[in-house]
Amino acid sequence: MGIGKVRRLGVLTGGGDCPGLNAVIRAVVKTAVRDYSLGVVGFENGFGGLLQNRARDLSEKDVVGILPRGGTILGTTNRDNPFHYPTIVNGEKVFRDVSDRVMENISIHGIDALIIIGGDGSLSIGKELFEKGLPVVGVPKTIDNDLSATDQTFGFDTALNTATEAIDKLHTTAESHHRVMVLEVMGRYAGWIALEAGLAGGADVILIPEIPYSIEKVNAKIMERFESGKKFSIVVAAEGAKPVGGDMVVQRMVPDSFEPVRLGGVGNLVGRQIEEGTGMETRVTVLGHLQRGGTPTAFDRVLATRFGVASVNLVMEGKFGEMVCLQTPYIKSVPLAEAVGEMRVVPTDSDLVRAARQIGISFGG
Ligand SMILES: Nc1ncnc2c1ncn2[C@@H]1O[C@H](COP(=O)(O)OP(=O)(O)O)[C@@H](O)[C@H]1O
Ligand SMILES: O=P(O)(O)OC[C@H]1O[C@](O)(COP(=O)(O)O)[C@@H](O)[C@@H]1O
Ligand SMILES: [Mg+2]
Repeated sequence: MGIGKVRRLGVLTGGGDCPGLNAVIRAVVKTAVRDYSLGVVGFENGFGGLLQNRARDLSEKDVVGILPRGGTILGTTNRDNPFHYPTIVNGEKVFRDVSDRVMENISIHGIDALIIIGGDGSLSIGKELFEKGLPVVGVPKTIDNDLSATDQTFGFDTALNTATEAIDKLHTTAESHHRVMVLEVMGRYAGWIALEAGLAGGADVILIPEIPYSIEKVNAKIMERFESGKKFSIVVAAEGAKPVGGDMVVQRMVPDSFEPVRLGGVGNLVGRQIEEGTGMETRVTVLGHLQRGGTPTAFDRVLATRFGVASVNLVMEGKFGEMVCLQTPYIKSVPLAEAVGEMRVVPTDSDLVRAARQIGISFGG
């Protein structure tokens, strides 16, 4: 292995899935095969496949028909960090660095470079593998849109459209029943989905992790609407929303995950408090993984395709340790270290937040 001539390319998808992963895989395979006559090997289930040697050759035939399909034909996982891998020693679970196994398996498959399609976690592993000597190129993905080194990640636009459609549907039933409808959407530390779907769907209250809320202010907004004759309200809450001085609501812990906390439940909490505080009948919908599935929007298909093509070009230019990114209108690249360094959260003084406030949307804070 080394930075010599590239003949065979490895590719894997890591972390939570999102619409557009298959579009990247398709673009990688097509570019590699058609433009550069490379062989492509796909590893199954993220780094798990690299450790357990679960791999298959990918030809153009294998990527036929996958452009509009959500998910990833390669499979993915939130576990299996080669630098922090759970093993049982004397009946006890200990975490070990098994990254040498990755290097061995890469060598067994005769792979000259690896394309990692993932979020901050998978790309952090990619950075460490690069520092260990593996020629790596990263492709950013996440519905949360929280990677700072790219203007946008694919998957976000699809999730945003799904959430917007959900708000549109909740609107009609809210209006008919004169109810408050609370929609909980994803977004662990960044409120992009809640904010943009809330704006697109005409929400009255938007709760995001970046702006801690006061339930009194939320209820005051709902009552103000009620008294002005608007007998229903729509509240959109990011799963990571938290009250002033309080914490996010944890739903469950996922063992062996680097970030074991899974959020969820803020919608029900806020829904109860609205019903108690305003006396208005309230219903809660948790959108959950619906917003991670399904066919990618045209925007996501195009961005994913551009990223896939650019990642193979980077490999062929020998620009390893880099991640492709969107710097509108161009596709460029940044070092992986920069790519995973900082999370892109909603600036509280951003134009989006200001616009929302100016049209009367409450953030509860
Ligand atoms: N900051 C980190 N540094 C190193 N590895 C990480 C980090 N965060 C997560 N991981 C590992 O990366 C893998 C994927 O992480 P996850 O957060 O599930 O997906 P994503 O790639 O979308 O961020 C998991 O094996 C996880 O243990
Ligand atoms: O699928 P899981 O394990 O329940 O994870 C849910 C989390 O994954 C996400 O959908 C996406 O996060 P990543 O892009 O970091 O994988 C979050 O919005 C959500 O909090
Ligand atoms: Mg992550």
